Amino acid sequence: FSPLGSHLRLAPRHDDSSAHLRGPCRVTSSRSLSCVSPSPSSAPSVPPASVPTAQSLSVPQRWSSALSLKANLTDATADAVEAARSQLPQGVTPDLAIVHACSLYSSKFQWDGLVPQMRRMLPDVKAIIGTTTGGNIGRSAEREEPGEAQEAEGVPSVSVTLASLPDVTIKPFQMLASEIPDKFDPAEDWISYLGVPPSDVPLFFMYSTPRFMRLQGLDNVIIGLDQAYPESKKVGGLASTFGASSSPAIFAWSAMSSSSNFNMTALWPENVPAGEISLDTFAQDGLIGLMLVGDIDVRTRLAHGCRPVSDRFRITKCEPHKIVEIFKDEPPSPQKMVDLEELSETAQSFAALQGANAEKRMSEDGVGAADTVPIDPWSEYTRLTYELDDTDANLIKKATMLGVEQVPMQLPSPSDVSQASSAASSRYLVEELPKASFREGGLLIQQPIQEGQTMRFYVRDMYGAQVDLSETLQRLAYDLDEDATFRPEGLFVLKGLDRGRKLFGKGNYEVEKLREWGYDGPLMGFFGDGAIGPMIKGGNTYLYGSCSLFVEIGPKNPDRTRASTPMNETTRARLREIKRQRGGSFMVSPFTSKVDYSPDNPDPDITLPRRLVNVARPVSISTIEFSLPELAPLPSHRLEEMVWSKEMEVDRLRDRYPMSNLMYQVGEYNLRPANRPRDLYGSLCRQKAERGVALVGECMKASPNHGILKAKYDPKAIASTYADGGERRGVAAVSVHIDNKYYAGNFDDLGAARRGSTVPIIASDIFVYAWQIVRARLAGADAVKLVAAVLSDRDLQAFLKVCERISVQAIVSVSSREQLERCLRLDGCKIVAINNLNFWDMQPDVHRTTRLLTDEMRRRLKEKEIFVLSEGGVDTAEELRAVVSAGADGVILSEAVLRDADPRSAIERMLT
Ligand SMILES: O=C(O)c1ccccc1NCC(=O)[C@H](O)[C@H](O)COP(=O)(O)O
Repeated sequence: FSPLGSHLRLAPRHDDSSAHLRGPCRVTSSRSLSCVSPSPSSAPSVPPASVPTAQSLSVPQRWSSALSLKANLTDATADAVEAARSQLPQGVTPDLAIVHACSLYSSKFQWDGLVPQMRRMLPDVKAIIGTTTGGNIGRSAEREEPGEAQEAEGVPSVSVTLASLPDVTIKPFQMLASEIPDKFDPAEDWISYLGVPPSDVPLFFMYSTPRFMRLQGLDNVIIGLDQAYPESKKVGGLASTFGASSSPAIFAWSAMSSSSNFNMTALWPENVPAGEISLDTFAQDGLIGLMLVGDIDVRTRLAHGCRPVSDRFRITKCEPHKIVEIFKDEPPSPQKMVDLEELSETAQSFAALQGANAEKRMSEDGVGAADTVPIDPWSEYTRLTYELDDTDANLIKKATMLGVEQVPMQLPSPSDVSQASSAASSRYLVEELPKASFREGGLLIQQPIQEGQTMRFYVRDMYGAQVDLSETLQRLAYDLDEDATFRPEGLFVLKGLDRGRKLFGKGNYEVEKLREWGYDGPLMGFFGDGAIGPMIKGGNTYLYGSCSLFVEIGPKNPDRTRASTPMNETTRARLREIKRQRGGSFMVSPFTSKVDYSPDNPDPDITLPRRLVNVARPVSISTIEFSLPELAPLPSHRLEEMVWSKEMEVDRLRDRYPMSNLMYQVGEYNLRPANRPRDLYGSLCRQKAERGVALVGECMKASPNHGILKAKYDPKAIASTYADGGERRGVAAVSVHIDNKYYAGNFDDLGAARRGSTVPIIASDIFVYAWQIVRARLAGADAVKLVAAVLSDRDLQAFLKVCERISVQAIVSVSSREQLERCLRLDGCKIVAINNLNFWDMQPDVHRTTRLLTDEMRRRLKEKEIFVLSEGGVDTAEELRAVVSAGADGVILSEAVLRDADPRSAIERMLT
């Protein structure tokens, strides 16, 4: 039995029985509005939303929501309604009810009774709107106080949201794909169809069925409404189900008076009592929505799920569902956009235009011939799997995603062509390719294509999604805390079915992150087949697949009395502290570092991708995706900046000194007695045994925080001063910074330092290629310091093997608990350095060492005989004592010692 399996039946409205006799009508479908369709000039034909007065502004807008996991639909609905109602103050009656019911409930009887039950329990409510879902998001159904936020996945659940909306008029509507205006019809047709003038700036809140989308209805609505109501925001979601045993459906009911033009149409009129117009059972087709006019607004933001990993390719030869030949394409430059616009006046179609433009570019700019040699998609895919770093290569093998830009087929009119030339309006339909898609003679895909369209490959990964989520929620927290112009009273989370456990590997990930970022207000949402909303503020509306759309909702008027405080005070205080520490802002730029930062986690696990990022900001999706303008990537923090610069530097050098030559030379080098490797581990252990703590001196001409430290830089003299007095009084090793850009060093400094002392010399750099390790050894390094945050497990392990092979020891520098755990898993990691610097601003926090060295961690490190150093900000005797008593075996001395006129006395002072 499928409770949602019944087919949509279209029946005449009981108050306009002629309606069903008319054929599909684009402009004035009487099914969606009243029998009298207003003409554009006559709109508005509805009572305007009341203008808030001082008295009405003292009545807050209120949202309440509750999620029940009770095992049968009727009980769960009752539970959720009662809990949500009890959270509203006495005497406040809700105007609107929103129901999200998981499709896992299987009693048809109970589904049929859902809306009537709601109406009985909420006799004063003016409209009910709802959808079946594959899972729900909300706070557990507690009485009076909202409960714990949770994501109910794979279990039956109902979420009920109630809203009391003073100074807001609710205008429900319902649409069928066959009856609505077309997206290319004049805006007036849409205005006439809906009967609300754009000057009312209605907020559109919509639930669509996937079928309505497949029939192009949603596309029409989204584009049509954007044209007709450019100032209005449009948000919503696509109905879904858990599993495929039932069909997604929407349902609604409205008790607007029959004199109103905005009555909900009846899809099931035989159930509707006379005088009431209602859609009170389920429809698998169509779209239902509310136009909310008056004191109401939303702020939306989007967290994505997958990211492009390949260049763009123009499809040069294809069949309707088969890509035969592609060539590398370039995103249009501003100059080319002008070209496009000029051409558009005479072009017959966008596809022809694109082809012309591509040819034009090839001939005018001489875009590399090699780049424009047509290739087959399989060759490009194979090349990509070799070229991607390990992580992305694995991801693309696991799930190959292909996106095809939709612009050519959807925007055939000349005016749209110029719009299409802006990357912001370009849209990719991304689909997962089954293994058998690559066939002899082409790549089979589901979506129809035509020559001239652009495609690219994507991967879907947890890290990309985590980063995006983290950044999205930072912005949400920032606005909750700072933006006095819009203060929400509730939050909808509309997310793709493939998020949740499937994406993040554990349940409740997103609501937990929301909590960490301090959102404390009413929370509602569901796992849907897609979400509708703008991608950027003021931008076009789109439909998204595997994203989470966060829709904050509240009064437009900032003077309205507040009902809730959506951010708790503890978080607010914590955010203020973070902002203070970061010089007034806690925003990080939205690019590619793999960081799961939250105010609860001062030691975030940063893992950077090795490759230089040369693609656009990742934007998402498994079903439908829209690209952002191609922004030039900016590093998220100092470490990322360093890594990118290092990638470029080393890439050039590697060509000049090939690895094979270096490996040959290192064999010879190691044979010479003068070059015999000095044993860092032994030196550290000996000093720790004799003095209770081992010290490593830092040798650098400049540092990222302090600029030039030594105008006359002599690494030989510095190493000699540090080591003077031997292992007992001096340092156990010297760390030489060889990075040029940030530390003004070079490989030669290693040899100089080695000549100035007998202690082991550590090469400090951002090691991203094994090439650098071999080169450092040839310059005199006995050890290298590898930064765990920039290396994958696989790279780290490989680098340790390279070190072993050429007789170099390694220190692995870590800055989070997760990275310490990684070290414990590595084969051959004998020395770790806890780096106390935070990578955003390189400021030290020596407490990181104490935080990370828990009793348990100390025990496990000792068990594996791993020597622990603490690095960064250990400037005083007290700080030294603190990190040693936390469990550090040694310390890499800070720049303060290096700068001291007498570094030896500085060391003695620290040891007292
Ligand atoms: O060790 C690391 O993980 C690391 C990675 C990237 C940059 C610096 C790192 N460690 C700190 C150091 O190497 C120096 O101690 C530090 O940059 C000294 O500079 P400053 O604090 O500016 O004097």
